[in-house]
Amino acid sequence: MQRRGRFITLEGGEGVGKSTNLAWVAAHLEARGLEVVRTREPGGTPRAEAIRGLLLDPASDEPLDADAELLLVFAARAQHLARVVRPALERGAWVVCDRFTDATFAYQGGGRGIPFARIAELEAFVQQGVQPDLTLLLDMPMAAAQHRLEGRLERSGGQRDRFERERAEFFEAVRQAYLARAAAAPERIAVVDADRALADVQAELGRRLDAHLEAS
Ligand SMILES: Nc1ncnc2c1ncn2[C@@H]1O[C@H](COP(=O)(O)OP(=O)(O)OP(=O)(O)O)[C@@H](O)[C@H]1O
Ligand SMILES: Cc1cn([C@H]2C[C@H](O)[C@@H](COP(=O)(O)O)O2)c(=O)[nH]c1=O
Repeated sequence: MQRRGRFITLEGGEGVGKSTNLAWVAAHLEARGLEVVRTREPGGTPRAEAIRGLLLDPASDEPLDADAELLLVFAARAQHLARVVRPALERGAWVVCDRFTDATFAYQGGGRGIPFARIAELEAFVQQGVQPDLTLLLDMPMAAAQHRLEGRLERSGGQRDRFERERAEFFEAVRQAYLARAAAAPERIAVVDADRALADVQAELGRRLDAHLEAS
């Protein structure tokens, strides 16, 4: 019987380098002969990307209720799991995903204050046991990550999305919630110091991935 694929997620606050490193992680695995599916949340399918648009739209004429935000996140996730993640894992591919449910516990739980138990109920309902095999949590002080984000926005001429407009206390709560999850699940979540030169961050990511491959 073909061995099920692996589910790798990248997590962390805004601007820590997830997108930059996702491509590197995927290439590292492909170089070892693995089929890799690169994806992201919220999003990853056309309908889930449409939900992403609703979540990130900064329009302030109608504030988004925190419970509605939580349900939109899980609606996008249900679609993404059904259309992309489960089929890929079932055919033995490795899925590399920019954010997953740890982000929900960090943003909607830590940031918005929604009880973790309520998030866990939706997690069980929507995921039906699908969980990341390895999570690479890119961690760095919020102020330094904000500085990187500003640099990226200046270069791209882009605007801050609805989450990026949150207050400093929100981002600090998100970071602490991520770190608490990592402390509670050290066998799955590897905390990687992202406040270093890119080459150093990627050297550590490579070591973490190779250790996971050897253990697989
Ligand atoms: N180790 C690093 N050192 C310096 N700059 C970096 C490093 N990693 C990423 N960057 C830069 O920081 C900015 C943010 O990186 P990136 O967009 O990958 O972060 P992100 O975590 O995906 O952000 P977001 O949460 O907004 O999606 C980019 O301009 C990127 O080039
Ligand atoms: C999966 C997930 C994401 N979010 C938030 C976190 C980010 O601000 C945006 C996604 O944009 P990025 O380009 O990946 O930074 O969505 C969330 O609040 N809850 C979630 O579960």
